[in-house]
Amino acid sequence: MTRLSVNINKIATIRNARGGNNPNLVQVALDCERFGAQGITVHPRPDERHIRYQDVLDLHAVVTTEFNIEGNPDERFIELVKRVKPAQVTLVPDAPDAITSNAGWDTIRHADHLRRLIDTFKEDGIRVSIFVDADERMVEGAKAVGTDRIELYTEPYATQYPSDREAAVAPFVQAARKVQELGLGLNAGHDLSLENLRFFASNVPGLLEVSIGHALICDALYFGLENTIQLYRRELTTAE
Ligand SMILES: CC(=O)[C@@H](O)[C@H](O)COP(=O)(O)O
Ligand SMILES: NCC(=O)COP(=O)(O)O
Repeated sequence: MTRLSVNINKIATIRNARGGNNPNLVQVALDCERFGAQGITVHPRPDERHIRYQDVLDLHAVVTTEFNIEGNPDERFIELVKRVKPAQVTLVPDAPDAITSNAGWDTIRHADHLRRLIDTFKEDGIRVSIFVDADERMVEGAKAVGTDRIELYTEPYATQYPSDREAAVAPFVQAARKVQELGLGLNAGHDLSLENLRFFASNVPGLLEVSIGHALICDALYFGLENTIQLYRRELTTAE
């Protein structure tokens, strides 16, 4: 079964808009778990525009499902993750000024850098996933640098889904087969939604986890957080 990790970046965006503590990020994380989230994902960025470094420490103290910290592994991020020792770290090659994540790693070009990073997190018993495009060569490169899992960057799938969902999913199926052949674990995320999730999870073999934030929090405005999390879970269970 594919597990649902709820990304709560957008909750922090709303909180930061007024400088106070409404909504309370920690309480929302606990409620997401109570409503059926099987993991909590956060993506602290250097400008702390949504998740703050202190949030990661506060969440770590209370989250009981899988805690997944995503981000660009600069020094501050590495130090934070090694201090918190979450269940999973997902390394993402974001530029500091990027509006959102917009590409996976070039696992061949950055092989030495990735190998060193992965070793340092694994030394602390942290499972490592790296953000990768749906490209078999990049998956092979990911295997070579010693990662436990990869997270497929699904924005291109989400963009093409409305016009041609078969063509949209095809490279992801191919990449997932390569992941299975190489014995890696498979996660996916970015712009997955109630519209496109079930087709993705039905077609992509071996999908262990999806992390979903933007669309899920938007849906929660209409359906409420509890219903929304249940709706996403249902898409995943009916995809089996
Ligand atoms: C790694 C990834 O795919 C991102 O979706 C991310 O975690 C979202 O980041 P923002 O919420 O900052 O857009
Ligand atoms: N890893 C992807 C993630 O956590 C959420 O991405 P999005 O649903 O906010 O696009």
